Amino acid sequence: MPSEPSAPAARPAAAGPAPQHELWPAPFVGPRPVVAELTVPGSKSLTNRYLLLAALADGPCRLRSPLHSRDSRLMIGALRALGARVEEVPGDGGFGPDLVVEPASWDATEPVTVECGLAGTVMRFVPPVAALARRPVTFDGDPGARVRPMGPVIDALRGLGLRVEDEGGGRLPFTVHGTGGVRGGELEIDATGSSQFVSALLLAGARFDDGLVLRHRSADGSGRGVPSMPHVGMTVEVLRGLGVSVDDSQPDVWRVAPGPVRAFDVTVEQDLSNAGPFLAAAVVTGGRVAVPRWPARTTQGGDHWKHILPAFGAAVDLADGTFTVTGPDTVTGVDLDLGEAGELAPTVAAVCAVAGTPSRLRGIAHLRGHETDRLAALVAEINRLGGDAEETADGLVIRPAPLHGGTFHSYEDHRMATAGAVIGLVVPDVRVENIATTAKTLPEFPQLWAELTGTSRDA
Ligand SMILES: O=C(O)C1=C[C@@H](OP(=O)(O)O)[C@@H](O)[C@H](O)C1
Ligand SMILES: C=C(OP(=O)(O)O)C(=O)O
Repeated sequence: MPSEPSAPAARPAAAGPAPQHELWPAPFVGPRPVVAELTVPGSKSLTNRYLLLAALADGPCRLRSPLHSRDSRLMIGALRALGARVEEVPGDGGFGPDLVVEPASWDATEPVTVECGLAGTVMRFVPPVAALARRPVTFDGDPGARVRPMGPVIDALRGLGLRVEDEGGGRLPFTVHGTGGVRGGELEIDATGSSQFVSALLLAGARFDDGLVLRHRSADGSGRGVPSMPHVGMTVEVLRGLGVSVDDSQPDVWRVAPGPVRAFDVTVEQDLSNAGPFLAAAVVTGGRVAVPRWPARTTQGGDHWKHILPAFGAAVDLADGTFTVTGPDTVTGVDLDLGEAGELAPTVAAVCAVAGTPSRLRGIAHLRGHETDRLAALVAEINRLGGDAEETADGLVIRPAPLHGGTFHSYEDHRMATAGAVIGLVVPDVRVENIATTAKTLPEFPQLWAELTGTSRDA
């Protein structure tokens, strides 16, 4: 497995475009419809949950067809730092080897540092697990990670009785001083900023002596809920599948019973969120894209494509396990609340930018704390190409405007880069800055996109 490359400089969108990297000429297909069939690598969210739980399990575990990307490598690095063994073994998935994990031994006492890169799943999910260790564990990451919200995790660890040295003032870097066990019990957090705060605590909760009763309450009294709730549902379902008892019958309250995490052998579903840009290619070009092995039932937020893409006028069909999207003659704008599936918003916004009527995207204020401030970044980059996009308090308004070529900055954000690629299909001479940033969750993106657009010979 390649070693983790040195962290690139990342800046929030508010600070202006990211520094110049290589410019990738986005394949332009113009009026030619894209027609393709493809699958994509494993789900980031499932891979990193299963990796983390394997380190807590009561025996060796195997992940079949896992994701291999920067975020999964960072998770593996974190778990190795905590004492787990993670090995690659040959598998029959098309996108790399399987992973075998020997659970961590928690006895070592020397201090370690966990490199989080820009991975929310690493910086949020690993600290409550580090609390079970007997050593100081320091967490740090890319410059762009140091501005992502972390406060609810740090406060929760303190609420659980841990000493946390908070060098970053409520963000990265910080150091968790584990003493070999966590009592657990009742906790209240404000998870309006990210569902990952809830998932982080639930994932470790069964290993706390008394388990965990976790409550969400918005600190400003607004009653705002947890965004991206399907990701909490995924956490609950994965835990239950491994024998952990989780009661989520009361809204905004989760009760995790103490107990073992059963060792497992799982096949990871493909990443339905990362299928998004390919499906969007069918929509914006009036083509047809089919994705075989689409799960009949899934907890992935990317399953929302079934409801989102028809809003643009596309036809969707799930038959015999293949999800097929057929684009419309004319793309219409949408009015959508994406609060349940915020990570799909950059791709959705890219389609809105080339739609024939105005769009409004709502429920996604928390995107300001993603890899970059995605609302600011999308507005800046769509408008740089001649578009008419505007931020609202909780989303975006995007009106039709004739787009022209130019540079689409990616702000170290994989989903900004793929949004630029979608626009570039139908707008000539779009150059996406730093397409390599797609390696966060989909290193194969440039190759798969070249195959999709029939440009692979030139790629
Ligand atoms: O738990 C997870 O795997 C994720 C939860 C979501 O985070 P937010 O709740 O911060 O949107 C999602 O956007 C992110 O890509 C992955
Ligand atoms: C928000 C995202 O990532 P992270 O897991 O780093 O929060 C994302 O992938 O869209």
